[in-house]
Amino acid sequence: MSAPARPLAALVDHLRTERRAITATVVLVCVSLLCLTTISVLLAAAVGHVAVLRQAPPAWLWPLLAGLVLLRALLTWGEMDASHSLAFRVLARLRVALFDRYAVAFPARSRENHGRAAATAMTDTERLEFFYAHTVAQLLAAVVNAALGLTVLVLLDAGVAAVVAVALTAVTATVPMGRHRLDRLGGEVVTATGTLSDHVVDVLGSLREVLGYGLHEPVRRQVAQTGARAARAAGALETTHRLLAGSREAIVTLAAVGVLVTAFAGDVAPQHVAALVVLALATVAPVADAAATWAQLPSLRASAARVGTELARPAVVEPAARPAPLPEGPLGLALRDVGFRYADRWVLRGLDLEVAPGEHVGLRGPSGVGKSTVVALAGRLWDPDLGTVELTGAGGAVPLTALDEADLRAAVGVVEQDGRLFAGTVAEELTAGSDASWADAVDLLERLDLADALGPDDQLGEAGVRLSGGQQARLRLVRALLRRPRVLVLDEPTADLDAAAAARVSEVLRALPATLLVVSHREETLATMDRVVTLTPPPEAR
Ligand SMILES: Nc1ncnc2c1ncn2[C@@H]1O[C@H](COP(=O)(O)OP(=O)(O)OP(=O)(O)O)[C@@H](O)[C@H]1O
Repeated sequence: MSAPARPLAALVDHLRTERRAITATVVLVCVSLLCLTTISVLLAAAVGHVAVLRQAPPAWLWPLLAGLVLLRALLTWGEMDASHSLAFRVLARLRVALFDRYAVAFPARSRENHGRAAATAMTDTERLEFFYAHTVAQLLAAVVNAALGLTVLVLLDAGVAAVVAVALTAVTATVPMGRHRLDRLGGEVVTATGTLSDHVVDVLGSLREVLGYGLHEPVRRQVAQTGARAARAAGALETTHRLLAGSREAIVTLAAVGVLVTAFAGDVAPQHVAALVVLALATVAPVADAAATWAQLPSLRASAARVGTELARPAVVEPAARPAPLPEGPLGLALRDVGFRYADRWVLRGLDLEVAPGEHVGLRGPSGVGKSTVVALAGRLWDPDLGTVELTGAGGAVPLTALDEADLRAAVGVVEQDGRLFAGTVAEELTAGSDASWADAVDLLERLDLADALGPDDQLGEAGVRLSGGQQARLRLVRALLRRPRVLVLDEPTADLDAAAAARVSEVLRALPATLLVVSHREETLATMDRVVTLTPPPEAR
């Protein structure tokens, strides 16, 4: 996975639908800034008139100023409204794009750390939302305002225009200053924050272990160290920004003094000097602000690169280009000459395993031999490196790789051993995304001895934490059964259950008309199968 060369521009592709809104905010901010500049200059001109000529300014000035102030208020309101709703949509679009990608790309064999992905989805997208909704408009408005301000100054007084041009050049020259340092520190902040997020997600996910094993101190030390690293990088970045901001303010102040001196030395009428100084300041100051914003770009680029890298994650399994139809009637499952490796280590090699339509097959084997891997392959959570996994039927066999994703998910149900429940109610858990109703669930819950313990509105807590391990296992099974899969693949469905609950699960499974492949270490569970296959390590791993 590599980041695109121009990460901020590359993300615009994902914001195609927001281009109009981005353009609208740019126009609003430009007109609003020009309005503010005009108001400031007119007021300064009025002050000059009163102070030097001791005369009231012309009467037409007041309605003009009142109109401009009203226009500016409306523009500011419109700009706030447009940019905030744009920010909200940009955030939503980037997060939806990321979660869409994670859904097909994250169940990776390498089991990466989720903290970094969470940091990208939450923190980086927030930074980018600000960039597209506020920063782009501010940068462009400063440029337009400076171009117009300088043009007016050239027409009014060449000497003053020259001073302002020098100031604009000096302010712009601060942009590349410290660029490498800012790039490096911006990258460090993003990496350190990501690592901190990794740790925090890990710790929050294993709080019981932290308590149970008395690990507070080492965990606290580790989180504090990572936090300190992130804070050090952020502090150094902030100091560099402040130094640069200080030098830009000095340039703006010198420009004001330069304009004052040039105006008095030239033939500018004294009543116009204040207006000239204000126009010069109004021309240079927004560019100085824009230069400060520009200096934030390295960390924004680092965020955009991370989001871009995540969005470019290859899908774990590629969708079929031209999906084949599912075979009619009962379906069987076949692994033919399958080989599979995690990184460099082959776990399965030359594996042939066939479950006939309607057959119930048990799969046993020593721990670590690859049974859960077979389950993942049967549900196409990933593809084998060698051989094929197929669904078989009366009309022939279709490889899983040739099937439409939705057809495959509807036909094959998989319950992994460490599968998770979602936070929410029991009814939501069982009926979300399926056409099953609560009434359908009740019968299964009764047969699995869960009906008394679980009501439809009971909250499960994060990952089902409010249920016992055995209740969670049975609820995962009910969730899969309610989708009425034609092939059901279960990994250790009775491992967390006592003998009575395991017997109830076996009863439900025995009555199931579907094709069944059940991984289990439990002899009572295997005994209810039509046939039991023993998985052995591949020759070179023995
Ligand atoms: N994501 C992974 N990355 C690297 N190696 C893995 C990964 N998942 C499993 N393995 C390795 O692959 C082998 C097979 O694992 P698998 O979980 O399929 O075994 P299993 O037969 O289901 O074991 P158990 O009966 O203990 O659940 C093991 O040696 C395991 O260490």
